[in-house]
Formats: sequence, structure tokens, C-alpha cells
Amino acid sequence: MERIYVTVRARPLSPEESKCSPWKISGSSIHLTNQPSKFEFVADRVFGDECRTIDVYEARTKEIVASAVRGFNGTVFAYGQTNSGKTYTMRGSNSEPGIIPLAVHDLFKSIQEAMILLLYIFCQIKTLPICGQFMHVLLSFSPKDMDREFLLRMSYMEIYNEEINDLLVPEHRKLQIHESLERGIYVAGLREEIVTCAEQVLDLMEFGESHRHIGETNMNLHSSRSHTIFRMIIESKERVEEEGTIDSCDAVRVSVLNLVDLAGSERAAKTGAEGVRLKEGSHINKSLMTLGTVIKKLSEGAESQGGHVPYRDSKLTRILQPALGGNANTSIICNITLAQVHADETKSSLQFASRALRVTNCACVNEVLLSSSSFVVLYFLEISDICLFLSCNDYLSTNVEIKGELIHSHHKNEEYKNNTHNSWI
Ligand SMILES: Nc1ncnc2c1ncn2[C@@H]1O[C@H](COP(=O)(O)OP(=O)(O)OP(=O)(O)O)[C@@H](O)[C@H]1O
Repeated sequence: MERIYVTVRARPLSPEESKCSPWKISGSSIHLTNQPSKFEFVADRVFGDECRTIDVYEARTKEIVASAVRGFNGTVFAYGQTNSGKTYTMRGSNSEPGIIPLAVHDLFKSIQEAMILLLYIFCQIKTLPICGQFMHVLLSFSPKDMDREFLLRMSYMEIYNEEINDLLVPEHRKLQIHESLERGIYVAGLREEIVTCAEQVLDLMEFGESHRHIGETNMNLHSSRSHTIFRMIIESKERVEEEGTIDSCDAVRVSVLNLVDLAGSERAAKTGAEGVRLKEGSHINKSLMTLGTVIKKLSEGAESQGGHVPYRDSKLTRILQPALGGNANTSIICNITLAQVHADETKSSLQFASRALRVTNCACVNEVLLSSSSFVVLYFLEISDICLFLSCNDYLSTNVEIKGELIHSHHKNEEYKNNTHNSWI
């Protein structure tokens, strides 16, 4: 069991704003200096306005990415009021890459380093002095991780006015969420593009970005009017001598890495929103309120006590359900501003973050053993759209057989083999 990791990032202030900021950061705590009733919040890390995105990335996301390569699901999302720097943090700019490009580069680098290291080991480099960097890589991979081949897919979707649009295929709009025994929770019809290098992923991301809903408000010239979920699906298996065959007993791992840029909560009085912008703002606020309720319920232990958690009240929480109290390593980056004029909004973002700190998840390696005669599920598997659950009783055993069969046939399927044959790296 591991709790959600919470990082706070404050965006830079104008010289005017910084003269009268009521906030003070010290270490991993932040508090209001001018209130009789003391407001203080302690996070895992608090970054002031001079920090760089790479520092925020290294606080936790880097580890989540490395775990995703090893088969653990991971989710990182940026939360905060409008204009607080969420898109700046997640997507970044040319001069300062965001969490998504940093994670994508790291993902491919981890896979490549593992392969290089394997070669070194084959060459008996153990007898030579090992420098610090190699030692670090060596420690982060077990020998089993090194001798694996990977198949990566990416998808990119937005939730705009409670409708799901595929950003990789702009004509795929109003997609539906489904749940089935075989596939778990999934977005039907969402394109999953097979990718083999970081540049390809970032080009696809740029393409997706150009179709995202962005609009001008009084608070932000380029305000995100939708939540976006950038997703990498990482499938891996042990490298076998004979290519293209499923061994008599193959272990397949599939993990999902979600990098989420939420739209920001907003007050119409401040954004000056009317008409379309007002409608967008009300959808944004409504879904963020559901996210807040889900986090509140989880922080009070509702799920473990059999209580109701309203995941279904918004598309956002429904899609992110596994990351909220489920099988994933999850981190929240809470973007705030220290300006006096937004003190109430910042306080409310920090209250959300403090509840998130009390939510625990249970991440485990998603691996299934496929054998030609039977299949043994080790943990929980989400393969593209197929979910398997650890089975201890008859009901789940039956499902495991159905899903194991599906995965088995998935891998044996000629179309799957042809489509993916040259894409394993
Ligand atoms: N850490 C930072 N350093 C420099 N500029 C920043 C930083 N954070 C935010 N900004 C700038 O502030 C503006 C608003 O940031 P951004 O669009 O990322 O906010 P947001 O929280 O995503 O807003 P919205 O919810 O309205 O989409 C942008 O011009 C961005 O470049």
C-alpha cells in the first residue's frame, strides 16, 4: 500500500504581486502569514516560484516512469486553478520541457540503457570498475528487466464539456466509456498508436495538442478548456531467441502510464466567462468537484469500508478510477499562485491536496503467465484494453480463464503479430 505523492509548485509572481504575497514556504510546508486562524499545509515537496520543471519531475515522476517500465501502472496529474501553470508544468515550452516530454525521453532512455547494460554484462564488464551512473542503472533494473523486449503504444484524449475526443484522430469524437469483464474500464474506439522512439511520440503529441480545445479568458490567454490524458501503454516480455513465437510459458507485463493536464477551476467573476466559455467553465468545475468528492471519500476510507465512491459522476474520475485508490503509483502536482488576490483559490487547492495525501493505492506488477495449455495469472493485468484480476475464488477464476484466453489469442492473433512484428524494441 502506498499513498498518493503530493508535490506543490508555485508559479512566478509579478514584482507587484510578490510585494504583498501572504504566503510563506519553508521546507515542505506552506502557510498563510496574515491570518489569525493558522493555515498550514505540509506536502511531500513544496517548490517555490524559482524552481525548474526538471526538479518537479525528479521529485517523484521519474520514479513512476521507471516503475512503469517494470510493469507498474502510474498516473501523474497537474491540479490547480486556472492560470496556475498546469500546462506549463505538464507540456512545457521550447526552453523548458514539461513533465510529458521529460517522461517520454526517460522512458525510451530506460529501455535503451537496460539493453546497453545487458550487452555490457554479456561482455563480462563486471570485472571493470563501474562508474556511478552505470551503478545507478544497474540498481534500478533486475537482470530479468534487462533481457526484455518492449512494445509501446500511445494514446491522447481530451474530455471537453463531458465528451471524450480522440486527439490523435480528431474525427473520433464523443467516445464512450465501457466496462467489461474482459477489458475493464476502457474508452471504445480510442486510437493506440504503436511508437518506437521519443521523437515519434512527441510529434504525435504536438499533432494532438493542435486539436485540443484552448480559449482566451480574462485570466489566461491560452486557457485549456478540456482535461487531457496522455497515455503510454508499455508491454514487455522476455527476449526469446526465436522471434515471433510465444514460448510455451511466456510472462507478459503491461502497464499504463497516464500523464494528465487538468483544466483549471475558475470563477466566472474573475475569468469574465460568458456564453461558450461559461458553459466550458461550468463543465470544468463540475468534473473537478467530482474529483474532489472522490478524493475526499477515499481519504475518509469510504472504499475500504464498503461505502460509495462516485467515480461514475464524471468521465474524468471514471477513466482515472484505477489511479484513484486502485492499482497504480499516483502523484499529484498541485499548481498554485502565491498572489494575494488568489489566496482563497490557493487555499482550496491545498485543501484538495491535503486530502489526496491521505489516499492510499495498491500498485503491483501487471503480469500474466501464458502457457500453451493453461494460464496462470500472477497479479493484475491490463493489456491494451484487457484486464485481469488476481483470482482467489471461483468467480474470478472463471474470469481469469476468459481473460487469459483473450490475451493468449491476442498474442497468437496473426494481425496483432503482423502489426507489431517490427515494433518491439
Ligand atoms: N513556472 C512558470 N514559469 C514561467 N511561466 C509560467 C510558469 N507557470 C506558468 N507560467 C506562465 O503562466 C501562464 C499560464 O500558465 P498555464 O497556461 O500553464 O496555466 P494553466 O494552469 O494550465 O491554466 P488553465 O487552467 O487556464 O489552462 C502561461 O503564460 C505560462 O507560460
